[in-house]
Amino acid sequence: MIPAIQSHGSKNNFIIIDEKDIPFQTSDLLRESWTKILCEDTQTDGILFISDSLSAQAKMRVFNSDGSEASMCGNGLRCAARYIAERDQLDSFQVETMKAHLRVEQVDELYGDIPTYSVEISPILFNLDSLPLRLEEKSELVLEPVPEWEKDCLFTALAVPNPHIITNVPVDLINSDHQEKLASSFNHNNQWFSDGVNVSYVVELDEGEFFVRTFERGVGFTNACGTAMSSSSLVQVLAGKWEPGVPINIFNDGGRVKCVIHKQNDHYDHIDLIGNATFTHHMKLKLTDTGEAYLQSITETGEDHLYEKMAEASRDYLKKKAPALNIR
Ligand SMILES: N[C@H](CCC[C@H](N)C(=O)O)C(=O)O
Repeated sequence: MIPAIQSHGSKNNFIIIDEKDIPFQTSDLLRESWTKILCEDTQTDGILFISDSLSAQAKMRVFNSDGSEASMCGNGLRCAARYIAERDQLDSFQVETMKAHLRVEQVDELYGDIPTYSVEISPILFNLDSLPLRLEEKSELVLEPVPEWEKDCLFTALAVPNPHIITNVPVDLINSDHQEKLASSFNHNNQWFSDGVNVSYVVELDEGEFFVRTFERGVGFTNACGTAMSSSSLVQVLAGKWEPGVPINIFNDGGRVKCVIHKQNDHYDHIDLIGNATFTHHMKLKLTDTGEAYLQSITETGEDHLYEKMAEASRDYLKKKAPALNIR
């Protein structure tokens, strides 16, 4: 029997598995097949595998529901941070991820008694090779048109370090099937993205308030994508719509978060992603004799009711600010 936790950051759902509970040396093949089976069973966006690290408090690896591994996951890192904080009785520490050691800490609640964590999103890379994106002779794409994608939009490409394409759009475009068609084309055989990409459409609600919807590589539409909301916040600063150092309110289909863009000298250094880390269920996984894992039992923690109040309040606010926006 292996214990696991069903968790979410802004309703971006992840199963947390601590590899010290796995009674054998696991492999990437197994992580991939566990992810596909368990995410299908529980309609979850991915699995966070927690393991020991020689250079940080712990290590987090994130696998999308299609079994692909990503270099980073912002909403997932908040959930992993809470798990590690409670397991090791710490408030702030570093977590090793595929390409960076990232600072995490528990912070004042964003809403009620909902456990709230701030996680570091970095590095911030604009060179198109870091996604990768092949686009004519360009080495960067910052607030520029790409007519083949959409004639009236300005696009920004960045990696944090997972890959993102961000564009600000009118409500009628985000309500249409345009994003799904464009993002699906970027995540199948195409001339631009050889490793896929996360695609976010942003609607400006008010000064310092934005709505972000993301079609995630390896998953599809999710209620929220932490690295995408962080990247979208940075794009608003690049567009002169907001300032570094000041929290920006990002709403999503699953609730809301705050982001803070940090600029050192002339360089965007990192982004703070601040939001909930909710544990909704305790799970028990059963192992087959071939080492596969399947869900044996799942019991509610009761935490989600409080989060639902915040999500409801966020939806009401969205209806007021953007009445034409179709919330998913
Ligand atoms: N689908 C993403 C990984 C998960 C990121 C997202 N869930 C987040 O919260 O940042 C990718 O393949 O790059």
